[in-house]
Amino acid sequence: MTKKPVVIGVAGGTGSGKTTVARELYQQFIEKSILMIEQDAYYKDQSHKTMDERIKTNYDHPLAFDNDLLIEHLEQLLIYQTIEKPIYDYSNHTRAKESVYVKPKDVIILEGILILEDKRLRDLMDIKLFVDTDADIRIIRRLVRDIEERGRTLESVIEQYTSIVRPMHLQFIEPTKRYADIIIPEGGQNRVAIDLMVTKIRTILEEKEIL
Ligand SMILES: Nc1ncnc2c1ncn2[C@@H]1O[C@H](COP(=O)(O)OP(=O)(O)O)[C@@H](O)[C@H]1O
Ligand SMILES: O=c1ccn([C@@H]2O[C@H](COP(=O)(O)O)[C@@H](O)[C@H]2O)c(=O)[nH]1
Repeated sequence: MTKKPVVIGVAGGTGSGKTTVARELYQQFIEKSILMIEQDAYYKDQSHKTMDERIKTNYDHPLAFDNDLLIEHLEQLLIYQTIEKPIYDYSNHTRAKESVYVKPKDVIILEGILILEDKRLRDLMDIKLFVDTDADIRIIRRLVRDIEERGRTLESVIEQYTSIVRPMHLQFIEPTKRYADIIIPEGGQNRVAIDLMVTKIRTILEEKEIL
């Protein structure tokens, strides 16, 4: 049988805790064969746009992502080839000049708001998770994070959330919950769900070592 990496998708709205869940899983297997890909790294390059145009861009619409490149990279990783992953710069709303080489591994964790929206991506995943957290908690988390880590102001986060993030979530992200194999309420603090996933990934890795 030909060996093939396993792809685990971690979807969910902004601030739901999907990065926390993905990192938690990653940390548990850091000594083993696991890597993480963030869909955010595949936001389209916007270096040709002015800062004003970038600020007004809808980053919560499926067309904001370069899924063609993401799929190309996943397909390379699935045949154990190294990829050159883009790095996204949230403060400047565009792709950074630098990129990072990612070596193939047996388990790939793919994390992002709209990974379940694109059928081509869904078809590449073996396990699909959706981190489900109430909108009030998500906006509180996003406010704190975007101000502390992404160079935003209170006003800009509120304006972006009410005009774009919330309606896009309802239109494009929430409906993808139906594609999930497992729905994880409250994300990183859900020890039962994390432990179940760790057990599942361990089994997969053990099987891979036998193959
Ligand atoms: N269970 C939790 N309790 C408190 N804060 C959390 C929890 N999960 C995540 N956070 C914080 O909320 C913010 C958003 O979490 P993150 O995992 O990055 O969400 P997402 O990737 O879905 O946007 C981060 O600053 C993170 O540290
Ligand atoms: O230039 C950008 C790119 C993205 N965003 C926002 O980021 C979130 C997705 O990241 P999470 O870590 O899942 O929260 C998305 O809702 C975009 O609105 C941005 O503001 N600017």
